[in-house]
Amino acid sequence: MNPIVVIGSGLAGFNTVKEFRKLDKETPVVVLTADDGRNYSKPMLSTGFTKEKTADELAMATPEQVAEQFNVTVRTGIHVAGIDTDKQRVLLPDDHLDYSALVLALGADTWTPPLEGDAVGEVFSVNDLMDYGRFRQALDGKKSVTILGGGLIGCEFANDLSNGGFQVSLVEPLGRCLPMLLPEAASAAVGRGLESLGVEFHFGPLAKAVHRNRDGEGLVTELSDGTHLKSDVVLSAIGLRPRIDIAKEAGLRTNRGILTDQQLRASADNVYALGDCAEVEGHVLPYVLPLMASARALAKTLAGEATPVSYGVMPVTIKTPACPVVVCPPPEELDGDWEVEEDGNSVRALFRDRDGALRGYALTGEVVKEKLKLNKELPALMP
Ligand SMILES: Cc1cc2nc3c(=O)[nH]c(=O)nc-3n(C[C@H](O)[C@H](O)[C@H](O)COP(=O)(O)OP(=O)(O)OC[C@H]3O[C@@H](n4cnc5c(N)ncnc54)[C@H](O)[C@@H]3O)c2cc1C
Repeated sequence: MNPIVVIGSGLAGFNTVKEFRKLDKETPVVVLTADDGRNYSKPMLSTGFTKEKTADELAMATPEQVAEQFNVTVRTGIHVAGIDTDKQRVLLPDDHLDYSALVLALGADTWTPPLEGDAVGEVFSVNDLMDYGRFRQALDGKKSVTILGGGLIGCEFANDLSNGGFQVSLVEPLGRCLPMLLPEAASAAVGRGLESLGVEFHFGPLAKAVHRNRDGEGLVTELSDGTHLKSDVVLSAIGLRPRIDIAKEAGLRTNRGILTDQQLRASADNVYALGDCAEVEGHVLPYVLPLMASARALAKTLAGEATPVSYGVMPVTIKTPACPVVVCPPPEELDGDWEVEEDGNSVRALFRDRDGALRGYALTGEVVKEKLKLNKELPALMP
């Protein structure tokens, strides 16, 4: 029998394997991964200094340990070149592998807008444990970091690097922290929290170029308003895009992500997708809670009991202890308004639709503890 092939050893891939093995101990499973296959929790990458963990300390298991624990084969350092969905075959650089079922758990790529300058190649992005190891090494003995992007990843790193003793400058063209996730009052509270740690914001301008510092050590980031920011290291945290290329080339239907139905079925027989690469019934949710729900449902389907995934309420906790945040974004394009109450850095923002029903919230500071109560009032995202 051909194995179940899982492409990707992130939380989506490994959790699918873990859940599947609870139901089926025998069916052969092969995990293929472009990275080194160590099992780690990606959200921990932006708390490394606060928790005082190096890349090696964040790794929970080697690929050999995962293979033994779950009775699977893990092949590391293999970049899958393509998929032939007619032959049910994965194309490897010098070989191929036939599958009975294929799970695409490909994650998302970091995206940085085109930058000029002779030091562009030295800009870091941190999207996996190996990136994190290189980033930590580059920070050794250094004092200052410029972060491009003030979304979840940028703000979390700003807090963490400040906790690690670095002077942080953060550039965010949209003019505030977490602009795509929070209403303005909540963004301002996060901004004040991070400022209290010494984070220096450059709200409004775009980063144009990164140069080597001609007058000394380190790098200079040039902004569109003419500012030149000196720092030892530059981290780009601008955006993530679902990895859809190999699915698209294989003729699978894609949009923002790899399109699936509620059973996580892509548009070819026996091919499934979950995690950051997937668009499940129109939802692109690059967070841990949705992928865990998906992994449990998919495991049942792979074990023979076709099971749709349900998304309940999916709050996202942002790891900025300088100003704690939890947000449950309202559905995109839903008509409604934010009702905001604030007291210092504690902001309670409730998003109500035109009928007055609660459809999302953002809480910062002391009131984050109200999340459980609010979760009960919210409708499930995808019942
Ligand atoms: C710094 C940071 C902090 C975060 N914090 C939070 C948080 O607090 N809460 C939260 O809910 N979410 C958080 N997230 C998001 C969350 O971590 C992701 O949603 C989740 O880890 C995605 O897992 P994944 O398995 O889908 O993708 P990934 O972990 O990216 O795994 C993708 C896998 O696919 C493999 N791959 C890709 N292409 C190929 C190919 N062609 N051939 C072979 N292998 C391939 C890669 O090697 C990798 O193993 C954070 C993300 C980051 C970067």
